[in-house]
Amino acid sequence: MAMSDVSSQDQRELWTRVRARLKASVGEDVFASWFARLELEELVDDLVHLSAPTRFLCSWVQSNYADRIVEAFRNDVPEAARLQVTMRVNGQARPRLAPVAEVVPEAPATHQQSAPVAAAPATPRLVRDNAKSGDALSGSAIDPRMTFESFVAGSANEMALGVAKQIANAAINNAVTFNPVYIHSTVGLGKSHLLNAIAHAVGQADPSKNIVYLTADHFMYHFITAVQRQSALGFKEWLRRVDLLLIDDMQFLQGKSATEFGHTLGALLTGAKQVVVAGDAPPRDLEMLDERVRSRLSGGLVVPISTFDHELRRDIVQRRADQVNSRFGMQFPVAVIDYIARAVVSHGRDLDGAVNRLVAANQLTGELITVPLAEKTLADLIRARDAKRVRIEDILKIVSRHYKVPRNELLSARRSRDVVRPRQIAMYLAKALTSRSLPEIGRRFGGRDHTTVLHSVRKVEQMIKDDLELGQEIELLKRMLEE
Ligand SMILES: Nc1ncnc2c1ncn2[C@@H]1O[C@H](COP(=O)(O)OP(=O)(O)OP(=O)(O)O)[C@@H](O)[C@H]1O
Repeated sequence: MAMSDVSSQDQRELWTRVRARLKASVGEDVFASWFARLELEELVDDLVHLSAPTRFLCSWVQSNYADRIVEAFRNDVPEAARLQVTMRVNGQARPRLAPVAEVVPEAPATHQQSAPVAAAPATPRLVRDNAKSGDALSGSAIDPRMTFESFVAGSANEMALGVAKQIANAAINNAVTFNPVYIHSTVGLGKSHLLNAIAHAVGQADPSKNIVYLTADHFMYHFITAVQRQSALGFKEWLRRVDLLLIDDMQFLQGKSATEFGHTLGALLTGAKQVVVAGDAPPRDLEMLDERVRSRLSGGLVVPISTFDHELRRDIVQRRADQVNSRFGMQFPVAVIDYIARAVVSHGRDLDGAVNRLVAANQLTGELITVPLAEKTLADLIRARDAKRVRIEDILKIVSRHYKVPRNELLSARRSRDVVRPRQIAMYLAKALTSRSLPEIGRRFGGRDHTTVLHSVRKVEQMIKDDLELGQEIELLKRMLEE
């Protein structure tokens, strides 16, 4: 089959065959962890373009399974040679990225453009770094749209925004104020936005500054390898040159990389270089880091971003609507803006998604943007409001209290029965009540393997079937957590 003439029906069938081949080659568990949420987007020449729902998954699959996936395509598509995995936001994949070194001019806005405005591809650009281009010691791509100007302030984030601006100013003026700074919040509340904004502001003001923005997965898979290939001297030399290090999605760091991060952090702080880290939990809850690193992070400035109130949600939606208006000449009535802010209560990404969907609906059907159109188009985003977000931390707290087992024992390697059972129940609850994947749950439970988590989940499911009383007890725990 030639890549270029694959119809969408053929493409679906091809994807089904490839998935079956992958499942057979990696096994059910690995498949469920890494491949089940991938979608085939398109085939272009020798390139297979897939999408995944999280940045981490994109990077993990790209780094670890590219060869296997390409191989699985080759039976049907002999010319398949390369893989690119991009992130899917609200069911829509980001367009394929241009090679990092290539500077793609921003496409002029036209009325025909049906791609929702805020989901327009970020032109990938490396944060400037004196490292040779293509060198893995340079950073991850920053998103040029995430600037201080495009960040909407409200009571949930004003402290984090204030600190971010101070850091940017201090870095521009070669001063160090708070160091390290740690910004934390649950998903989609603007951590990456602030990190990108700092990088952007410093880079614009002083092009000679060496700024490195790294997502934790980049740190793990590229940076560490590069460090290992360098001599100790080379690495020290590199550290000396960094003025500002920004590390995003800290929660994904694990294993050796977490230790390596500890060394890097220590060395940079000793050299008084500015370090800013973002993660989804306060430093004390980052179990993969050793105590010394955790206390170093806690000892710096720790700033939370809290959940958005109605006013902030409305201001963010209003800002997006203004952008749509100026680019597409499309009016968002005040009632629709207010409706989105009231109905979509989750986070920034969903607010973006809501506006994008309405734009897309309007472009595809020609229907005016009204509250009824919003109700119809955003039904699933609104349903998400009813499901309370349960955190693994809450599960550990409630299980520990209920079974009188200290939290650190739940995370420990102890195998006595009085610890094993509550631990298994906690893992089961984490799978049932959060959207975390098995590997993520394993990491949060003292660095266990995802197969251990799967085993616990199955075991508890069986116990619930066999033991009515236990079933009721677990139901009760679930209700406590969801209240
Ligand atoms: N205060 C804000 N003003 C404008 N846009 C915002 C704001 N907060 C979040 N957003 C937007 O919401 C989306 C998600 O934000 P971002 O990626 O920064 O979240 P995050 O906290 O890093 O999430 P994650 O934990 O998933 O990495 C982005 O498009 C971002 O620009």
